Amino acid sequence: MDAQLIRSPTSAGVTRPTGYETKPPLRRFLVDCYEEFRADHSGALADYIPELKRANPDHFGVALVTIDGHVYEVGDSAVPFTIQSVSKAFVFALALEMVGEERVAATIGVEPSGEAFNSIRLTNDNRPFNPMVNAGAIACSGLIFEVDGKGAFERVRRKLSQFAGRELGVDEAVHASETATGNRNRAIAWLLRNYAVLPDDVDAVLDVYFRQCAILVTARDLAVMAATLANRGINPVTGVQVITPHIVARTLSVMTSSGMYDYAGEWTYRVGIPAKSGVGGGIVAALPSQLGLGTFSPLLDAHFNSVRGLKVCEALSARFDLHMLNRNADVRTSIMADYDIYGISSRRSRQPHEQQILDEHHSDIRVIELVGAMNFGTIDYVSRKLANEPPNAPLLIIDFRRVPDITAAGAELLGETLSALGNAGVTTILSGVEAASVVWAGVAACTTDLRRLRRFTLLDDAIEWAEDQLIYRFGGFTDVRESAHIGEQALLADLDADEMAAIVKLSTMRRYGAGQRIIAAGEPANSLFFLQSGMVSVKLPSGVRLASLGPGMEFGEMAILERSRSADVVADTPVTCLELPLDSFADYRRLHPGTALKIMRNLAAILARRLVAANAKVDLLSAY
Ligand SMILES: NC(=O)CC[C@H](N)C(=O)O
Repeated sequence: MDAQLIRSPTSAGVTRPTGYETKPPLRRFLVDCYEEFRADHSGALADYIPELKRANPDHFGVALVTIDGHVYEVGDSAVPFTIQSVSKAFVFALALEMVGEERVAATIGVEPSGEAFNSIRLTNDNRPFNPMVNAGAIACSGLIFEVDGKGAFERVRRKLSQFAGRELGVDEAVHASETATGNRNRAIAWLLRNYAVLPDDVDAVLDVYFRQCAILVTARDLAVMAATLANRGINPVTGVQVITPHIVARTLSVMTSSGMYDYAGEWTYRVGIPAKSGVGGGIVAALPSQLGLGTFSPLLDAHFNSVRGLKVCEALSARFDLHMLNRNADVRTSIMADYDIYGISSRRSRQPHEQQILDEHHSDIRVIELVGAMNFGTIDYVSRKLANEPPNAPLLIIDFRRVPDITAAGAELLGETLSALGNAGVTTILSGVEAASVVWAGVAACTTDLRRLRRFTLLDDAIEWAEDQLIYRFGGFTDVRESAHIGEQALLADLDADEMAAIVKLSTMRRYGAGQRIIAAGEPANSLFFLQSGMVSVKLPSGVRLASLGPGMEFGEMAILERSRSADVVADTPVTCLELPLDSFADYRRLHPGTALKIMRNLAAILARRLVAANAKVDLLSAY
């Protein structure tokens, strides 16, 4: 929604539904860059491919795509141009995927050549220096050709389209122009053939290469492609996993060392963002876990890099301190909260003797809430906390609901920690993870003894389960109580037998089946209930559980104070309860003010206890 608005702030029919009328500062920065650098007319159009001379030297587009898929676009970001050498990075990734790392390594090196992109020199063992120069890129096309033959180019086109998130086409005129004039690349290819780097069909391989260079993209496409690399191989706009994180790291490595031809060293030193340029005027730059940038301006410097594109990259890196080697991430922010259940309980309301056990042994349940993506450093930090800091609770809950991902190294370290804890008799519960999630799959695969590891989708359910264990261990476990006497109701505490009998007389016995809704939020509140047997849950209309209640507890008692129901109450099991209509209760109160006072005092005490519990939770939430 935001992206659309930014692109067409004045277009009719687009109204901003929410939010301030301000523009994100990054957009303002990109607009400023555009305004400043468009005035720079230095550099020249590539002319060794005749068709490229027809480019409009004034064209200048910038696009930036964030990891969450937001697209910023400025200037001629939708103007198509040929991808040229920018394709090399993505075709290298494809070659790795298709023939594997070993085969690629045997064919192409990864050392910077220090020479121009079209250098004809090979390494001492007669391989191309790296896949970012023409020799290496042609060798990549050769590898793909060996697998796919005639289908090789279509395979390349499809892969690049996935990176861009749309179907890409070819500029036939540029392709024809380079085919007609590309004798230097032909010389390189035949040299590679001489050293058996390429198969027999040299012209067919060259055609794959020429065609891939003539694929049409926009600055926006390049930004999405770069953002896919920055996002561990997942296209942040389409959500498609295009390539593995392992291959992403290899690809970004060669982009860093050789992506800007014989300017690569200077580039990494000054800008520090893995990038690749092409003679069509495009540059992609991918900063892992931050952004993908695509620029287009066909005026090139002496290294054949786009003049204005370089300037945008330099300005962005300098202004926001984006050099990839200047990262910071403090592992200590990964633990959001670390507490035992003192004053914090699950939403299951307990019988008094059960609550007493929980109060006495609150430090036996430790809850650690994690936040952010977990990796080697953060899990190491968590494991040291567990090893060194009490309480050594026999029940440990680690909450993952704010953890989107865990790296293989993180999962391994955590698995080892959990296995060791299991051997020490600790039961660990991971909450906030679905059975099908990557986090659960990773951690479970690395934990040797799964018997001491549990999983819950909700933290509240995990705490309830741990509480049950504790109550059971300390002998307080009473399976769902058969029934409760009306005298146990907290609302009726201190009433004598006659008063109690009078209340019962005003009430009607009700039965509900499991799953049946007893109270619905929003309905008029005109009665209250005394639960005699079974369990009910109080839930917000959103489905969030506020409390689970058992025999001897009341619900709907807020009706005494409020006109309409604020939550649903649903029977979890078959339920019997007494329903006391408010109007008869009101008559009774008028006739028996003394009893009424006791009930109102009890109600105040119930609400006060609830407030104390809520305050403890608010305190926990706001303390971090
Ligand atoms: N640097 C480039 O963009 C070169 C690509 C171009 N197709 C060539 O091989 O000459």
